[in-house]
Amino acid sequence: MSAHLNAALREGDNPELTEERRKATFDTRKLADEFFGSHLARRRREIAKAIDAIPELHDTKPLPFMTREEKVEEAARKVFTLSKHITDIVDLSNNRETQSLNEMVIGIEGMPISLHFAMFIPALQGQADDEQKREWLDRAIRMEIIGTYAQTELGHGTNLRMLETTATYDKQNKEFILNSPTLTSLKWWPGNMGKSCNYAIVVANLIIDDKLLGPHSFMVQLRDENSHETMPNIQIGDIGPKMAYNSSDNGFLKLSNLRIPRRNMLMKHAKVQEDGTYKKPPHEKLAYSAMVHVRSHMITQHAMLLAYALSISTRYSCIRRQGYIDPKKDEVKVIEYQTQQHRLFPHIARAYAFAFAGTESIRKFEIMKRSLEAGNIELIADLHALTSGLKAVVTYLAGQGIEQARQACGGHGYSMASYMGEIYGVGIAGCTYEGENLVMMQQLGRYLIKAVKSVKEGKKPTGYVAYLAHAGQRHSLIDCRPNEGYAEHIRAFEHIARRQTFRAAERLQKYENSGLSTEQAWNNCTVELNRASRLHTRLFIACNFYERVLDVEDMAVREVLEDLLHLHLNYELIDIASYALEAKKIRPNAVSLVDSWEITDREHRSVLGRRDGHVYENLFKWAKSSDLNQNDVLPSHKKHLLPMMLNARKQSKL
Ligand SMILES: CCCCCCCCCCCCCCCCCC(=O)SCCNC(=O)CCNC(=O)[C@H](O)C(C)(C)COP(=O)(O)OP(=O)(O)OC[C@H]1O[C@@H](n2cnc3c(N)ncnc32)[C@H](O)[C@@H]1OP(=O)(O)O
Ligand SMILES: Cc1cc2nc3c(=O)[nH]c(=O)nc-3n(C[C@H](O)[C@H](O)[C@H](O)COP(=O)(O)OP(=O)(O)OC[C@H]3O[C@@H](n4cnc5c(N)ncnc54)[C@H](O)[C@@H]3O)c2cc1C
Repeated sequence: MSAHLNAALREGDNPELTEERRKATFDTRKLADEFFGSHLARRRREIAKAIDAIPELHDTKPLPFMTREEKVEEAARKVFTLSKHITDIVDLSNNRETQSLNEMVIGIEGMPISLHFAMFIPALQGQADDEQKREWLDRAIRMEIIGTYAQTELGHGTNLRMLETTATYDKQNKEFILNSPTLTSLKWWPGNMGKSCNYAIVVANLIIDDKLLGPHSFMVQLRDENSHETMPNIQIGDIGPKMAYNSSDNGFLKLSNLRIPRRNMLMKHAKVQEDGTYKKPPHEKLAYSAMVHVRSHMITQHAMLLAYALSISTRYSCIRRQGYIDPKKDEVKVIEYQTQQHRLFPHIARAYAFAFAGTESIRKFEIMKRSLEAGNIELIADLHALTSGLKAVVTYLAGQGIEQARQACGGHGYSMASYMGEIYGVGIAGCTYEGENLVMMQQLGRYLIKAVKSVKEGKKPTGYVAYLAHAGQRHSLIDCRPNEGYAEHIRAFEHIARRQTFRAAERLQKYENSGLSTEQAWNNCTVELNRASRLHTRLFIACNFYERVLDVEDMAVREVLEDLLHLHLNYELIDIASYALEAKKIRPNAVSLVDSWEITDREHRSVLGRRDGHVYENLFKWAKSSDLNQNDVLPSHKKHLLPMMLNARKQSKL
């Protein structure tokens, strides 16, 4: 490719990176258009330019040098500043544009309105009736109020049926009385609930006439709208520092006989009439809609976190020279080592595969939402199964990829100058929030078992599980050569996933036949079932990648994506590092593949991943700006260690 086509080339960059960029076989802007979608890719460039021009939106100092209080304040300052500019920069109705702006300005460590946009507004959109939307949704969108989603408790996060917070209907006064009756019933974890929010959608077990009717959503005012002081009958606070996300004030909440009007229960689906008559929702799990919304968006978010980590480590691997391949020549860039390529390239392929899967899960969510608005509940189960599997597989594999990317940077990867620690901490949180991964795998497992049952009854399941009805391959996969073409790879993939799903189903049947209860039999099979769910999801990701590549029109971009697809399918199938052949093909494009993610330095917040490659001089600057370097001798040293040493010296002279 002629150099002028590579949009990442700039004067004054580290020549090591310029050399890499000159090797690109494709136009990085065109690949960015595929990765993000051309509209979002263009908007991200425009957003980055707009931010460059507004200094108040820039970091005041690197986030790792800030205390927790400073981080919380910095995020609040930026949210406030953004509120003055946001409508000039993004289309607020476009989630992905808004999310990109947040990531570039505020970063990934959390901010006071994360949950407001990620769950509070979606829960109102999905569960409030029209009158309630007029009352709260419009105010929420205008940011007159800030809300969160308060579901998890100190004692229960996964098992929602056992939530202990109660909402008891009082017919006389037409009110609900909300209570946290035990220590374990305290709401615990909700993002931004500790200090920032003044409203929350609280999930509580509904009780009418002593009858327990399961978890429902209630609008609760937490703080006074003028003074921001905590409302009566409420105790609220921050839960303390976490592994990451420390710009966010995750909170606790205790409710003591708090009375709220009947109309504060969100009543689009389930309803409680004045006389206490309860009307069931058309689908029992519609109350879980905000969770499905976040799960469907988490896939692109985690593809992006993986992309952050890999672009840092790939660029740095082309700057770092260490050791020899030919002792007569210079030290090589560490990217030249086969082990380094095997460590990084399969994850680069996954980042692309996950981004495409994430775009698909958002598209499916939008289709389900529209069909639900038209009164059709049929797509809910499919979407729940798909997003449960994707959420679990992608967060886990992204975490693994980020950790490999960190290790690929050696010692400097462990310094917060690389920012890898925060990216990892934020990435792995996704394994836990929105449903613990192994639990979500089981939700997909239920769906797969149902599909197997229908195949056994002679029916033909459609959609993502259609392959379960195909005839199995007779011969062993040892005979199946993966380089016979992608269709063959996909068939091999289907074969493995189908075999595992049937194996788990048969095992379950065996336990059930042996007289065990359904629950006990299920528990005995969950390891097998989760394996099936994992394979099914990885199959979906691979098929989606394959189909997506077939759609690419630009031949140079298509060719490099095919190289990645080839690597992905082989890596996933054989579950070992890539073949030398794929590694050799990817190597010349490695930097350009990560440049195509068009992550700005401001967004990266990483010294190691700088676009210009001037790593070492900036590492030194970074070290000099450490708070600990502001005094030659630390006050704490004078207080403790110096007297200790002086004392020891005195003792030895005696
Ligand atoms: C600026 C723009 C922003 C845009 C968004 C950006 C997003 C990016 C991320 C931003 C940062 C986010 C920060 C972090 C936020 C974290 C928030 C939380 O964690 S919040 C807290 C998150 N907390 C959690 O995630 C808790 C996890 N726990 C749960 O979700 C549930 O308890 C459960 C699913 C495990 C079981 O539920 P249980 O009621 O015991 O049900 P059973 O097992 O008995 O199954 C019975 C039947 O129901 C079916 N079904 C179930 N669910 C659904 C569904 N959703 N639907 C449909 N169906 C469903 C199931 O398949 C089965 O069907 P069948 O086989 O009978 O036909
Ligand atoms: C960063 C972060 C942000 C969060 N934000 C929010 C928020 O805004 N609002 C909110 O309401 N909550 C929030 N949460 C809470 C989060 O949703 C829960 O922590 C999560 O759903 C997991 O539930 P748990 O903590 O009860 O885990 P547990 O269920 O206690 O998990 C512990 C272990 O038990 C296993 N396990 C549990 N049940 C089963 C089962 N049935 N079968 C097999 N194994 C099982 C799990 O696999 C896991 O290994 C947040 C959490 C984090 C980390």
